[in-house]
Amino acid sequence: MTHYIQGQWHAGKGHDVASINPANAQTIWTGKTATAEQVNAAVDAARAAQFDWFMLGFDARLAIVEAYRSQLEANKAELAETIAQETGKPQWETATEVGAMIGKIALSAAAYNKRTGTEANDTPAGRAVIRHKPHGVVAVFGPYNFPGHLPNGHIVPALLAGNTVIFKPSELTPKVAELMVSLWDKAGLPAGVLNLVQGEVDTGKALASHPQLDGLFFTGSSRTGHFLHQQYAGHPGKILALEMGGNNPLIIKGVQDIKAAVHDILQSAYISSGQRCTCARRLYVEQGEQGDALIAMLADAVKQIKVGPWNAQPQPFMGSMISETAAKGMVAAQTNLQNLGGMSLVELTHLEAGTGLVSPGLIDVTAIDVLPDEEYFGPLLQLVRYSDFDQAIKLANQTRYGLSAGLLADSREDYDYFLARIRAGIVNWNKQITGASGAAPFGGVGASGNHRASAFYAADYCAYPVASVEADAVSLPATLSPGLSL
Ligand SMILES: NC(=O)c1ccc[n+]([C@@H]2O[C@H](COP(=O)([O-])OP(=O)(O)OC[C@H]3O[C@@H](n4cnc5c(N)ncnc54)[C@H](O)[C@@H]3O)[C@@H](O)[C@H]2O)c1
Ligand SMILES: O=CCC[C@H](NC(=O)CCC(=O)O)C(=O)O
Repeated sequence: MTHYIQGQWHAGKGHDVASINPANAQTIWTGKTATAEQVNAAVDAARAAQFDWFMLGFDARLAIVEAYRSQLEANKAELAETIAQETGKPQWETATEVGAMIGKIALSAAAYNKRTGTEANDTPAGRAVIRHKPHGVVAVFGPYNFPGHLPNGHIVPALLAGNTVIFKPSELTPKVAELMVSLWDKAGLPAGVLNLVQGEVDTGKALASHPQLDGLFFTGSSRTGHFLHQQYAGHPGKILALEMGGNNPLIIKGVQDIKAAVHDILQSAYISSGQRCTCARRLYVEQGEQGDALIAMLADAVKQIKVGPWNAQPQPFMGSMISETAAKGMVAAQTNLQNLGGMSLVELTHLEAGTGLVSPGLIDVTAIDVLPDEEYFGPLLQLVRYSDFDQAIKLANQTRYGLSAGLLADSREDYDYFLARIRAGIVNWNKQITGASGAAPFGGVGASGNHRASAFYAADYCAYPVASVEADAVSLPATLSPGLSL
């Protein structure tokens, strides 16, 4: 089992790949990548299956998608454990990931009808009908940080809309992808409707550049997303949805309950070991005693965050990062900020060689004139002290990204002021900035996306509108246009 093409499992014909448990460096999955020939076969299978899948109709497609939901329910413990093992995220958290996958089915069905349903109105010109049709054959690219939930958030709405799919998961999470697709297989999905090709960048490139694709739905880094955007330039007929990273700000202003504020900061910056696109990367705290008190409590709380393997008991808040390479990357990011003038209040450290286990870090970067506008994808929060609210908002907006942003402040007026000026697709008030709702659109501006919001609005990029004017029979109009006689 590795690749799933035309309803059959195939071994890869490319090179060897392995998946490593980042908490203990043990190999948990091995396989061979899909070659370009196998990618072609997957696209051919999706093309051959597409029209029949569409013609089944929404209700029949929904019935199969609901059978997949039953499979998710029946196998949720195994799926949560596999995600934990492969990503390093603690089990309490991967259980919520599987919960989000299950919840996605009803949300996507509702979104299909609400965002892309059918509407008919009688007009003097005839019956005006709006319908939606699938694009055809689409590729779904997934990231490693939510290897189940995020590809699922493209696949489910794409299939409901009548598309067929070729799924290329992150090379770091092949085992989760295999399990997820096996649940679709058990749900009775017709052959060719969903295909899985595994591999690294080569496989990704072979799929993304395939001329037979009608669209590509991508969740991943801004770097890869920009590369795909360039690749799709000159192809206006193909739909490209890009969900990318962020360099997300969180501003604190005039909060009485600093303990509650500290809690929201921890949940914003350190959940999933900082490996969420919505995580707070930059924290803006007012100069002065109240700010000092909040920072002292925050530093203390950061030091107390429990870090450990995904299956440790009692459960840690932070598991391992995805890999030792990622852990070393975060240490390097911190060193870079220190060299630029940042002062660590809590030092991020690589806890165990060979693993992705790191302790969380908090660094005061107020002294750095121009902060690197990078998404440091891990548990390192950059603190900036500000003197007035306008300055804080201006600094918060100094990023090419625009995914999430938040304000913790007791004043509604402050929030209205912030909301009007901040540039981001997710803007929260007195709530953590992670954990976005699947019942709302999810996407960012700037380098965070290409204006194709996902989650509840994923339905929009899964179908195109068809406008018709219809009558049961041809009929002559009461009056003919000047110059016509019949
Ligand atoms: N906005 C969102 O919804 C969202 C959600 C989760 C993660 N992310 C972002 O994802 C990133 C972490 O995920 P990642 O490291 O897995 O992302 P990534 O860009 O490295 O990989 C994403 C996918 O693209 C494939 N890929 C990589 N290079 C490719 C190429 N040249 N051509 C075709 N395919 C290619 C990968 O194999 C993988 O399947 C972070 O930046 C995070 O912010 C964004
Ligand atoms: O890592 C990026 C996604 C993080 C996650 N967002 C969602 O789950 C969006 C909602 C959805 O797709 O259903 C978060 O905000 O924590």
